[in-house]
Amino acid sequence: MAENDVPPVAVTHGVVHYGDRAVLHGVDLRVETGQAVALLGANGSGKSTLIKSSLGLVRLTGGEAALFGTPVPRFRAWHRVGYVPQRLGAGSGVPATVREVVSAGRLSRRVLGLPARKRDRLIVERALEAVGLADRAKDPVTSLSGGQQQRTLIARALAAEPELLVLDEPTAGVDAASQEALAAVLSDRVADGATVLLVAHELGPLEPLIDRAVVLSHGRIVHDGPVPEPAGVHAEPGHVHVHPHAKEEERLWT
Ligand SMILES: Nc1ncnc2c1ncn2[C@@H]1O[C@H](COP(=O)(O)OP(=O)(O)OP(=O)(O)O)[C@@H](O)[C@H]1O
Repeated sequence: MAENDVPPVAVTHGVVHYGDRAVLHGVDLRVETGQAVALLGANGSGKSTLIKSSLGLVRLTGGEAALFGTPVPRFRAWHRVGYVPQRLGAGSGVPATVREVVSAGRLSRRVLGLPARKRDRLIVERALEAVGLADRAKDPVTSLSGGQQQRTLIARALAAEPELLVLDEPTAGVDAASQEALAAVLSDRVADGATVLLVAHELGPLEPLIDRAVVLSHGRIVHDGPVPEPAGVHAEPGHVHVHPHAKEEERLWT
């Protein structure tokens, strides 16, 4: 299908400056339909900046970004995209319950003016269960820990069933059982044809789902291929990609 030739995410020669400081130095990232891509790298290597700039949340100072083939400044089909930031913005003291926040993810899918249908409610319940928050559905989000708030946002994005899911550190501060549940639900979404781009420090239970790893170091891509081993085995047979920054990359995993 021609549609499949259009990459959901394409950043071409992406450059980002914060003030005078360049934090992305001409990065190329193209994510194809149905791929599950992990963006890895040390703190401050530019992972969040790259995904934010791919969505137009951070302005590129060089290069361009397109979503589903449309340059981001002209992109309007936001219902096709689900984005989960690292944390709820500080001071977002909205007294909404967990279920209300997750239900908001269904809004773009609902027929305007009609009450939530049974299917919407079911999808919301499934999303809450997938992140292990079904028993907290009635609680205000503000009463949750940072990790639980993050999981609320993940459930909201899942409930919207977008074609492209972009998640910034979805497993940070999340217990092992919830990481497994998240991996299962993301696998389901990929099996349904969705595309996943996520930032992670450690993949853990997400690893089987990931079919491509992109490693950033100091604002540059230093690896693009299979998931690298956590430490120092880059030269072993089976490690497909060898690059000139192997030492640097090893440090990312310590
Ligand atoms: N709004 C901002 N203003 C100024 N500098 C910023 C801003 N956001 C990020 N930076 C800096 O840009 C660099 C890249 O940050 P970024 O958050 O993209 O890295 P990261 O790889 O996602 O890090 P982490 O793993 O800690 O989330 C860092 O040095 C960071 O301090």
